[in-house]
Amino acid sequence: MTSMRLPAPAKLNLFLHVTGQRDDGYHTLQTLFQLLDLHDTLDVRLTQTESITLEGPDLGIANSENLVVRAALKLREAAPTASDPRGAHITLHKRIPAGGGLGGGSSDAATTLLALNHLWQCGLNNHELQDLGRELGADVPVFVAGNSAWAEGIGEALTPVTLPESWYLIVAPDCPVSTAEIFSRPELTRTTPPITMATFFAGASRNDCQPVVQNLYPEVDKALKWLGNFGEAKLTGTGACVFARFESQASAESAMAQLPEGWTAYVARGINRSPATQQLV
Ligand SMILES: C[C@](O)(CO)[C@H](O)COP(=O)(O)OP(=O)(O)OC[C@H]1O[C@@H](n2ccc(N)nc2=O)[C@H](O)[C@@H]1O
Ligand SMILES: Nc1ncnc2c1ncn2[C@@H]1O[C@H](COP(=O)(O)OP(=O)(O)OP(=O)(O)O)[C@@H](O)[C@H]1O
Repeated sequence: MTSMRLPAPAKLNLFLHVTGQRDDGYHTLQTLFQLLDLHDTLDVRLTQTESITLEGPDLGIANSENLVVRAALKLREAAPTASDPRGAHITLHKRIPAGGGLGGGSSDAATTLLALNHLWQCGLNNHELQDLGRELGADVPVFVAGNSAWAEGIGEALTPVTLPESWYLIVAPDCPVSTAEIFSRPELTRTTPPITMATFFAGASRNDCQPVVQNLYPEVDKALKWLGNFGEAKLTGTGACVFARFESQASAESAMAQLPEGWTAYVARGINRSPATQQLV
């Protein structure tokens, strides 16, 4: 096989509690990752050169900083035994808004690792790929593992879960939020006591980043208030996207039909298994 097309799904953090901070500055957290059918798509083609090239929309960063290229280089460095030359041309079709808390960049990185491990015949197992992914970002391992999951540690200690496949309306305010900035704010609550999964399912949870982001970004505050008319509205990750759960596609779409002019929103279904890892079994 010399080429493949794979999806890179988005995620929601159904809740996010910051439970502490490690000596290296990273925060320990508890979260529930819900994978979504909203996805980017990657076309990955082998080339008989040493170069890794990327074609896609302008994200305001150099290609060398794109997580797709960084993931490809990291895999090539980690698996030196595979046959050479290991070049690739990757076309990224972006649909997930960048910097939105939907994990798009992390998922693109994970899909790149999965696709090139296969095409280059590196032979790394899923756990080894998750370890590589963690070095690219705290959110990469869940996409490599390919299951909706309960997460602890810095987001990498994963327990797969099966969640009801609900529908979500996601509003994407036009203000990318920097994860590093939110985690550096002094007013962030960092001492939420750990909860059990049963407590979460009983309804006791929140996103500790939400009050911080809501104060800094009036657009996020507005979106939360508007979505709150339809159900419980929450921030995903460190934002900027906010979401509410719906029982059916029709009810989510009917809420979206009332979206204020100029706003961007998506209707997406929660899924338990990643279509990327499923395609590779
Ligand atoms: C908030 C979440 O979106 C929840 O899913 C993730 O934990 C963020 O994961 P991510 O975007 O992959 O984040 P990274 O690229 O690893 O980290 C960006 C920056 O956020 C801060 N960061 C991130 C994750 C974490 N558990 N603690 C942190 O303090 C660190 O300053 C880090 O330098
Ligand atoms: N392939 C990519 N797609 C999107 N952003 C990328 C990509 N590669 C690098 N980035 C950079 O990473 C930043 C965060 O992107 P991403 O879309 O993963 O944010 P996010 O949805 O907030 O993620 P998370 O929930 O993991 O914090 C962007 O602002 C962008 O500069």
